[in-house]
Amino acid sequence: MTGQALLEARAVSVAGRLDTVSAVLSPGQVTAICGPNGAGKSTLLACLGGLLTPDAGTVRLGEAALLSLPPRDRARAIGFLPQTPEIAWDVSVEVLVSLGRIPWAGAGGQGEAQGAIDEAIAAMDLAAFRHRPVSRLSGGERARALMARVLATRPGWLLADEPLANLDLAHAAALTARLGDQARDGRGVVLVLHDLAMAMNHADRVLVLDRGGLVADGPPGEALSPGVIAAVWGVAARWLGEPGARALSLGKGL
Ligand SMILES: Nc1ncnc2c1ncn2[C@@H]1O[C@H](COP(=O)(O)OP(=O)(O)OP(=O)(O)O)[C@@H](O)[C@H]1O
Repeated sequence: MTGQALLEARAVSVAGRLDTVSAVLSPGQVTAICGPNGAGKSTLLACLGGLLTPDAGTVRLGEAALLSLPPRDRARAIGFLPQTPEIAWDVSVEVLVSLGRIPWAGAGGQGEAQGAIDEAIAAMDLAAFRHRPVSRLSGGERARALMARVLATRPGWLLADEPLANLDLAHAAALTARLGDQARDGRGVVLVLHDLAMAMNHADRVLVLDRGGLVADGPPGEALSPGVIAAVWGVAARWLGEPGARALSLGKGL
C-alpha cells in the first residue's frame, strides 16, 4: 500500500485544551503522542481525526482541508479508536467488526469486505468470540473487538487513543507488532501512549505535549530524553537497555 497523503495540523488550537500546535505527520511511520494527564493529547488526536473542530487552524489531509471532505471519504481515510469507546448496540463481535466496512458500502466486493473482517478478527485474536455478544466480553476483549472494527476499515490513517491500555502483555505485544506492520505497509499510525517505553521502542517519532503545548517533536531518543521527561513529567528517569528494548528506570525524585 503506497501513496497515503500527509496529515497536517496547521496552527490548531482549542480553547482551554490545546494551544497553537503544528505538526506534519507522515504516512509510513508510527507517531506517538505523549504527555501528562490533561496535556491535550486526546484533543489533538480528535482534531487530527476530524472529530473535533479546532477553534483556530486547520487539519489537512494531503491537499484538502479534512473537514471539507465528505464524511464517507474521511471515514475511509481515517480510522479512529477513542480513549473510552462506547458500543451503542449489543451486537456480536462479527457484526461489530463488520461496521468498520460501512464507509466502503457499495465499493469493492463482498469478498473483499469479508476478507477485511476475517483478517481483523484474526489479527485481534477474536475467532473464539466471533459470535458472542459484545456485552459478554471482558474489558480487554471488548477493546480488541473495537480495534478490530477500526482495522476492518483498512484506513489510510489509523489514529488510536491508548490502544494498549486494557490489553494483557501478549495481546499488547501482538497489537504493537500489527500497528508497526500497518506503518511499514505505508499507512499512517498515530497513537496516544502513556507508556513511554512503548513509545521509545516502537514509535518512529514522538510528539510531547505539556499543558496544551507541543514541547518536543522528534525521534524518540530526543523527544523522550531524560531532560524532557524531567521537565514535562517532573520525574527523574533514565533509559536502560538496548535501542528497541529500552526500559525506563525511575529515580526517587528530582
Ligand atoms: N469536552 C471538554 N470540554 C472542556 N475541556 C475539556 C474537555 N475534554 C477535555 N478537556 C480539558 O482539556 C484539557 C486537555 O484534555 P485531553 O483530554 O486532551 O488531555 P489528555 O492529554 O488526553 O489527558 P489524559 O492523559 O488524562 O487522557 C484538559 O485540561 C481537560 O480537562
